[in-house]
Amino acid sequence: MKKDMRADFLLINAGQLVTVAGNSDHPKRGDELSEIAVITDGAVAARDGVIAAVGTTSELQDRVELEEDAVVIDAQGKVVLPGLVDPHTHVVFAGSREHELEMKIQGMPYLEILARGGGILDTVRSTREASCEDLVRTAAKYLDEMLAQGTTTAEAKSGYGLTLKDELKMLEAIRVLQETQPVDLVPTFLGAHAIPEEYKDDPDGFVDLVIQEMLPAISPLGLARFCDVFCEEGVFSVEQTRRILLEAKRLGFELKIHADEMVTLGGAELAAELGATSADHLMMISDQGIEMLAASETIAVLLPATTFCVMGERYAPARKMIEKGAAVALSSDFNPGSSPVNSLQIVMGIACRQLKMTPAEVISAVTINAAHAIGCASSVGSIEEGKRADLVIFDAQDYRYLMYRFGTNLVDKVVKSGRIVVGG
Ligand SMILES: N=CN[C@@H](CCC(=O)O)C(=O)O
Ligand SMILES: [Zn+2]
Repeated sequence: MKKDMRADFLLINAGQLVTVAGNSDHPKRGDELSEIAVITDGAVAARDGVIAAVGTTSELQDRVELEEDAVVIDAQGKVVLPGLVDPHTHVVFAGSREHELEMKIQGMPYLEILARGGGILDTVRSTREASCEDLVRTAAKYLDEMLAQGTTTAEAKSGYGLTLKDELKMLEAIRVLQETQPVDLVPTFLGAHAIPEEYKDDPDGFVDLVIQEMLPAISPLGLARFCDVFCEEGVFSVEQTRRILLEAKRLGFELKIHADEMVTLGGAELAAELGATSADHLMMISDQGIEMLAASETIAVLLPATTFCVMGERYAPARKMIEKGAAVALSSDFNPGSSPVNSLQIVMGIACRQLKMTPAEVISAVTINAAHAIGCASSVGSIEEGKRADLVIFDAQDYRYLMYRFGTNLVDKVVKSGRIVVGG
């Protein structure tokens, strides 16, 4: 056979090449979540960081002519997945909150810690004191850990500044990180993450500040693609969230909502009503919220490591959502309080055990559906021609082993844009 393709990257002998192909235009729902398009003895060729061909090892060896300095990986029968996508993180922050552990163990609810001026507000105090360089340095370390565990694309939120100056500092840190480290970042403005202490007697005044000062100042700078609000009892009401997000939409932001996390407020319904890209958390989503999400394009991003870490009683009703047809994705929610977990492999293990999602559903939820949740499904989230050559090689022979061996980092190598960035 004539070699019809030149490549500068070739991976061969993947025991299971889990491509998750076929859903770049629309997210997976229902039974589609279980279809992960595995190629036995698979191979991937890439050129200039973009996937050029996907097939079996013998097919690609016949077709591909390698360039002189090409990277060749023999996967030796291991499992290969698309680079994992983490669609909800608060990776930029200062300080840490291990002192909340005893409070949580004694039963103090997350929202009470916040109402007493701790929780998010604790991190706001340390983040305000930090410089942009400090934030970049710490977040780069966390992103390194994430990359080493298979995450190649992540969303990153502001939300620990809560003044225009400090929110801009966080977004600028995300911009610098995007240019200086390998994990691709999608920035989100979360100015409405908590009512800051200086506005505790005037929460509507803070909502006005977000709408009248922060959004118009941030929008023209191109520092954030999404706008998000923590819609929660004692934080931002459904009405306040609607006001902020309508203005954000008018200014060109795409929308996200921290919805129905601790209390059933109707955040999921609002996300569907506003055409939000995602509604996240959803531990306490109502039946109507599930129906509305299922009938919408909004992705339901579930964060089971958060439920685990806040010692919540109820996990998001993932099975019901999948049965009703909602498009489900998974994320770490990495942050200093409710989820100091930045390993998607740990999230995957919890999702099987607590959300009762099957290994195949979990893989769809951390790849293509996660990519849809941050508007990146045309370039990442599956191993398909034309997409970025982001791959993870796991030290496993069967994809189910990843979730079975919960708690161990099974990454053998990570490939980012056709170059080995971990395990070279
Ligand atoms: N719930 C609101 N925001 C974050 C937690 C942030 C924090 O506790 O610092 C979340 O998504 O879980
Ligand atoms: Zn969050």
